[in-house]
Amino acid sequence: MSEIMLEIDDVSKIYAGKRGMFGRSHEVRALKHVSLSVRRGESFGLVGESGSGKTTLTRSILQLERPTSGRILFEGRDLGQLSTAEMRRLRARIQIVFQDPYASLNPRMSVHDIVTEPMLIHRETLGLDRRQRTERAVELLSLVGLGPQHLYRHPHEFSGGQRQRICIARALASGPDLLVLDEPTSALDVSVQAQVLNLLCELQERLGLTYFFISHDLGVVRYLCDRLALIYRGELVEQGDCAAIFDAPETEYARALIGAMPEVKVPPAA
Ligand SMILES: Nc1ncnc2c1ncn2[C@@H]1O[C@H](COP(=O)(O)OP(=O)(O)OP(=O)(O)O)[C@@H](O)[C@H]1O
Repeated sequence: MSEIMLEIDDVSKIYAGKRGMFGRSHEVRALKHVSLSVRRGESFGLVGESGSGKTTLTRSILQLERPTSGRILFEGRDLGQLSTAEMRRLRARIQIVFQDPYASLNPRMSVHDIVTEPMLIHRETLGLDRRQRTERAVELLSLVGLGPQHLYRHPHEFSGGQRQRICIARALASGPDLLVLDEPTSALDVSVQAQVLNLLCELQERLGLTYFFISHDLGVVRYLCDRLALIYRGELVEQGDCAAIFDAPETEYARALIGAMPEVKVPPAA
């Protein structure tokens, strides 16, 4: 379990400044020398408040953003050095689930088309024909707790929790090893959050997935993650085993965050 899957190596990101008052421009240092590594098969949590740089780091991992300096390595390969074709192949192995299942599903597409779309995008890697793609979509729906009767329905016919299940099925469609989970439960009701978290735990065990879990909610991270890093204003202030940080936080920031945590509601077993 110690093999490193994803490594963030001294990554900084500076956004060119906007012109503020008096016509002065200022740059935003969104990430400052961030280093962390995610091991194969683990859940790694990244926790920080709004504006701390979580989205910038996520976008950098997905290569939607180029770091100003530093490297991001997947299985030892520097993502910044890959050709477009290599990156396309690798993208099948790194998938993301977004925060808002309402905004991230195209209302005009059926569940079938939503879930098979990544199989089409990555058809050179996956090699599935039309019938196989449909069969795989049914399997994926079953994995996330939906039935074949849902296949030709549209997003508006589903609840928030069901929509997030569809998003998870879509993320699994290209057969990824690493799922980036960007606050996947924060737009859901508390009872539904618990169900989706339990589903994520089950899927990780069944499929041997690695999770990079972004959140501002320490309670959720404590439930799901093996290790965690705390980010504050673009800087990692503490990282390590979840249990150790919760038992004996080393920094003032970690102590304050843990102290401010509402009582953790542990979701019931599925
Ligand atoms: N495209 C951009 N141009 C300029 N500044 C940006 C840009 N994107 C983000 N920032 C700034 O970078 C900093 C980090 O933002 P980021 O969105 O990464 O934080 P976050 O932790 O994801 O916040 P949230 O939880 O609210 O999404 C903030 O100060 C933000 O205003």
